[in-house]
Amino acid sequence: MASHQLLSVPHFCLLSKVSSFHAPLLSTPGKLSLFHPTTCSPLQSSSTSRITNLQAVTNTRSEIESNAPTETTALTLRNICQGFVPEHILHRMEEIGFVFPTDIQREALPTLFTGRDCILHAQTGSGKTLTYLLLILSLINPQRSSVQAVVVVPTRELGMQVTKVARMLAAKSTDAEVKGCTVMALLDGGMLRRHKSWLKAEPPAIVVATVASLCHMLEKHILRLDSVKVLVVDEVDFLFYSSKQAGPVRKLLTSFSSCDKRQTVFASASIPQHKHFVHDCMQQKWTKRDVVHIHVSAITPMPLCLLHKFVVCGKKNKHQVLLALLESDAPESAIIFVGEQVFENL
Ligand SMILES: Nc1ncnc2c1ncn2[C@@H]1O[C@H](COP(=O)(O)OP(=O)(O)OP(=O)(O)O)[C@@H](O)[C@H]1O
Repeated sequence: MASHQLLSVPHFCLLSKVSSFHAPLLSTPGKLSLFHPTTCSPLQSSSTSRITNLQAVTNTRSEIESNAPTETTALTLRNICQGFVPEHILHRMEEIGFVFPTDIQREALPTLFTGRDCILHAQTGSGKTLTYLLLILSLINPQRSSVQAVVVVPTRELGMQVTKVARMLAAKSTDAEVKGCTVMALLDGGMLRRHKSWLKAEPPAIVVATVASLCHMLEKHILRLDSVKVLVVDEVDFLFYSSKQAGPVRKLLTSFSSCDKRQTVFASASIPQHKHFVHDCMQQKWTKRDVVHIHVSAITPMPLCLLHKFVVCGKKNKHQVLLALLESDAPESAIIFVGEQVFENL
């Protein structure tokens, strides 16, 4: 069904990460993050949140219109992160404009700072990336010359976005005493030879990697997991459903499970059969037994100001239909999600 649908995104959507199962378009679904067109802040909606582990179940409900301060959300990101994340990073975070936590940040960060493994399950654009980056930055020792955190992503594009945010937050402080931490983008299609030398000469504190490139470095023993304190698997649903990537990711998780003092974090907008997934993670020892599933779900999954349309068409004429749609909607800008990174002349 999805392969015959076209989605038009005429007004409010800007692309954040092209990687998951949310917007059915052309042959492969894509993913949208929603931003207000002028403020560029993510569009939020009311949400329910649930934090679950198999030992204890806690239900909380938050009804928050946006992440602007209200009586219930006066808590700032600084309040949550103080004592865990270094001051210069908190300062940078605020300079960038990350002042008030989103729902997932408010729910997940206190648990993450206790060292527990977590499954971050919240809609796209909800702020999962910043959540796990703040955890990573709370654990990194910039004085140590070793890889201390690895973020696994399914696509190069997502890897570039995560790297960009990590570098913005982790950059060298203006205070000469405070060393920044380095972030390597180890992504498919990158310059592996250069990365090999870099990894050998001066290992970066954080590596953001696609599965194939990471496995290559691990197999060649250029990168080792022993020094890694936290492993994040972003878009875990996508990785586990990808025939090429699922096997290597499982292998990676199994190797990481033998590392001492590890913390593992999964992030995704959708985790089908999440109870089964949590159970599997514990069974396979990919996570510790007290892993927490933190689910923040939007009551209104899509802001009302967005208009979704779809057109059913055959495989052969999808390009013509797409062109006709673009002509009829005449959007100022548009994003087209495609299945493969092969450029064709429309
Ligand atoms: N606390 C915050 N305050 C303001 N903006 C935020 C905050 N947290 C995240 N953002 C912004 O919201 C946008 C979406 O955040 P992010 O990419 O982290 O979402 P995500 O949940 O990781 O999405 P995805 O499911 O696509 O991975 C980004 O532009 C990010 O800079």
